[in-house]
Amino acid sequence: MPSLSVACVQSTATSDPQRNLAAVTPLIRQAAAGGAKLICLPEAFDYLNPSFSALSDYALPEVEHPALTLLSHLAQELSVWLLAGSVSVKLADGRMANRSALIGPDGAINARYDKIHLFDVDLPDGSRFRESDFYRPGDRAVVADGPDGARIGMAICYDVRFPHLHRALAQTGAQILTVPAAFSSMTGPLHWEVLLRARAIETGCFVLAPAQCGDNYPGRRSHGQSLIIDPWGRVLGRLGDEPGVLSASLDLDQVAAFRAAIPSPVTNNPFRVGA
Ligand SMILES: O=C(O)CNC(=O)[C@H](CS)NC(=O)CCC(=O)C(=O)O
Repeated sequence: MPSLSVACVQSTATSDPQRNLAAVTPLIRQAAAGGAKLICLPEAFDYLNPSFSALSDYALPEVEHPALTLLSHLAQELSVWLLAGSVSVKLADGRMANRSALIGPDGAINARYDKIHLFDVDLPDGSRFRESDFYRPGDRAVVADGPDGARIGMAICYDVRFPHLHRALAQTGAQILTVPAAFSSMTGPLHWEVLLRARAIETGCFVLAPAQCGDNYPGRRSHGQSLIIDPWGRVLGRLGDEPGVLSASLDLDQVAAFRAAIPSPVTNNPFRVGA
């Protein structure tokens, strides 16, 4: 199988969506000019705001969403697949979903995934997140068809802490896991890379992890360090703390080769837990 060229865009979302979209557009163009066929953006790349009412006012249904409309046009113009890492979508019941959308070169949303595990935590540095105050959690894991027949398992940010989700994606046929993120700068240094490499190794998948970086709003900083990882857990590339593009070439045959060598991703021995 020929290799698949992919890229991750790293950026800083603020509460100014026009500015955020203007910042990612040249990075998407740069990735496409470099030959990437699948270009992945971070979680909430278009908008971050600590105010529920501001976010709720910004969120729109999929068909009217400015960020999805822009990416749909860019996907067609550049003839690439784009992963809108996530955007806030207004649902029919008035609530919101933190939704990842995979857009094909025809501009259509080929797959959508609503974040299942919402970030409700109290961190030791005093920061408190209650993502479930904002969003309705998803209840469905998604493996989508991507470029060159690649099978893509979709996750978002805090989902990375739930190994069974990724195992289910791998056992449903995923070869690539996408984990767009706005990882916190408190948890990032210890957890981000370790969790992502573990998910790659234990599933035998490639992992694409486009991340937010920098200062989003006063009191919130994102960890950056976008990563592309192979099934052996090898880091194929990484970014630092600044916006940019990370590209890599994936040999998808490595997925089956890894699982043939080390079958743990597809081994399910029944057991009971006892004293
Ligand atoms: O709020 C939005 O609009 C978009 N959502 C996010 O940025 C979410 C919830 S605050 N961030 C994470 O899940 C970080 C997880 C993390 O940092 C960890 O697991 O340690």
